[in-house]
Amino acid sequence: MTAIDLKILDPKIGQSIPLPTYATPGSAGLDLRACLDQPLTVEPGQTHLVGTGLAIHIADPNLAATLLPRSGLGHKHGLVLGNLVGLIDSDYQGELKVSVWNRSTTAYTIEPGERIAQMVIVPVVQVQFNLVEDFSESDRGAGGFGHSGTR
Ligand SMILES: O=c1ccn([C@H]2C[C@H](O)[C@@H](COP(=O)(O)OP(=O)(O)OP(=O)(O)O)O2)c(=O)[nH]1
Repeated sequence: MTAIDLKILDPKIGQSIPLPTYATPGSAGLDLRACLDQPLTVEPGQTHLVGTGLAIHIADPNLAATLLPRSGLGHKHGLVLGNLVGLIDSDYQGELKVSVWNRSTTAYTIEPGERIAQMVIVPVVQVQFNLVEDFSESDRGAGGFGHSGTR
C-alpha cells in the first residue's frame, strides 16, 4: 500500500469539514468536499471552480491523482466535472479544485462541505519515444472507432 502525504490548506478541513477518508476498505476513491462559506447554486449549463481546501503533493512521478464525478450526483442531478476528468500531477502543490458542471436542466445548490467529486490515485508510466519507419504487424492494425461492429 502506497501512502502519500496530504497537506492541509484551509483550516476548515479536519474541523467543520472532515478529512477525506476511504468509505470502505475496498473503496478506490476519496470523496472531496466543497470548501465553501455559503451555498453555491449552479445553474443549468453553468460551470464553477470549487476549492476543496486540500492540497496534496504526491511527489512520486509513478503516481497521479484523478478527479472523477460522484455517480449519484452525476446521474441524479447532472452535476459532473467541467473538464470531465481532472488530472493531478505528482508535482502539483496547489489547492485541489473541482470544476463542477451542471449538465442538467435544473439548478443544483452545493452546500458547504458537500461531497462533490472523488479522487483516485493511479499509477503512471512515463514513456520515451523512439522514431521508427514501421510498426510490426498487429491483428488490429489501424482499425478503430467501431470497425469491428457492434455485436
Ligand atoms: O480538475 C482539476 C485539474 C487540474 N488541477 C490542478 C492539478 C494539476 O496538476 C494542475 C494542472 O492541470 P492540467 O495539466 O490539467 O492543466 P492545464 O490546463 O494543462 O494547465 P497547466 O498549464 O497548468 O498544466 O491543475 C485541479 O486542481 N483540478
